[in-house]
Amino acid sequence: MSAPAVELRGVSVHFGRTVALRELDLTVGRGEALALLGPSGSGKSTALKAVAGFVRPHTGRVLLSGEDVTDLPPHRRGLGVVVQNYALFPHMRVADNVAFGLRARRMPRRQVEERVSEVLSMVGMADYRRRFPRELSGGQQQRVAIARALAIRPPVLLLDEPLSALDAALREEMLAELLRLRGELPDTALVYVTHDQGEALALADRIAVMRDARLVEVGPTDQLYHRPRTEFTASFLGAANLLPVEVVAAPGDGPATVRLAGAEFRAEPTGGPVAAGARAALGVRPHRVEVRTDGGMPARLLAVQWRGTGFRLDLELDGGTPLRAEVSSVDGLPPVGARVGVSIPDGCPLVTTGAGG
Ligand SMILES: Nc1ncnc2c1ncn2[C@@H]1O[C@H](COP(=O)(O)OP(=O)(O)OP(=O)(O)O)[C@@H](O)[C@H]1O
Repeated sequence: MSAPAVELRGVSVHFGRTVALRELDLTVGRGEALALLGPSGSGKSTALKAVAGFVRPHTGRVLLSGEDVTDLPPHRRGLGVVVQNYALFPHMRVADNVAFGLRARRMPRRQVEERVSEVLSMVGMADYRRRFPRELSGGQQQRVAIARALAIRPPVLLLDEPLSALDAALREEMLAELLRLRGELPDTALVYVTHDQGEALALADRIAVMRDARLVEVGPTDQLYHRPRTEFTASFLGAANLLPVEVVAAPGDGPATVRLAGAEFRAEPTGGPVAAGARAALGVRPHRVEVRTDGGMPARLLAVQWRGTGFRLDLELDGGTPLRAEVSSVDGLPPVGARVGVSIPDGCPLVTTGAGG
């Protein structure tokens, strides 16, 4: 088996007294797209910078295709890097921006021309070669930045919040472009830093969830979404309700039975084994909560918000547990303040409580 494209082994990064990254172990396979997802300040950019060589790890090693590059400067690592504010050279035309890394590598002129045309076409910017960055929109500048990063045909492309400076419509468009680009570059590994779960879900094969300078959880995208192990992942990825439940029966491998507000459900212990009698958190996505006029668990409807594609309902179960639901229609539901019935499906993940990890 070939070595992973990227490997971080116990990488810690300190800035003075701030620990920005704590003993991160992470691998990215060849051609794989990994999203680093987490709230602001969780250490995502620092992890990416450690791969790029922009920060030096306090401890640990960084390997690219099996080679230890911890002591190499960024330009010797052969990576493509795109950051949120484009960072194009303002005094250079588009074609020269894209050619920069190729010329630095002393590639023959004719080949540089061909490569520049190839990558500019790839990002739909072939007609803009003669423009200066200031003559381009934000989205166009970001396309050029991606073309520049791809020009050297890097085995790994590092993207740090590449869409965050763009407006919502353009973000959607660029996300679709990035997906298409992935199809054209099946061998290029992608490390994608974002705090936007939608981008991570759309682009990544695997997601690494970060919090407070630590890796909370890493796994295939659909697994992290459907079977999160920790409360933090469940709430950050998909905004799950975290309902305090009591474990009634836990037969080992299979589903557990849990109790909440007098009702019992089957739940999947994704966070590890649970014992009967223990308290745990059930992760329930708002769109899986059913709300009706009667039957189910008794609750009170506290608020209704229209969200365009549907409605968000704030509820409170008897006993005081808050619960959020998303429904497509409120036809037939009583007014705010009234009592309703709530159903929660079997099979929701039973996650570990606490800081997560
Ligand atoms: N150059 C620096 N000097 C001092 N502290 C830094 C520096 N860069 C980052 N930090 C600190 O390290 C921690 C992690 O920062 P990092 O930029 O990796 O977070 P992030 O998850 O990428 O956040 P964001 O989404 O806001 O960019 C933060 O507490 C930040 O303040």
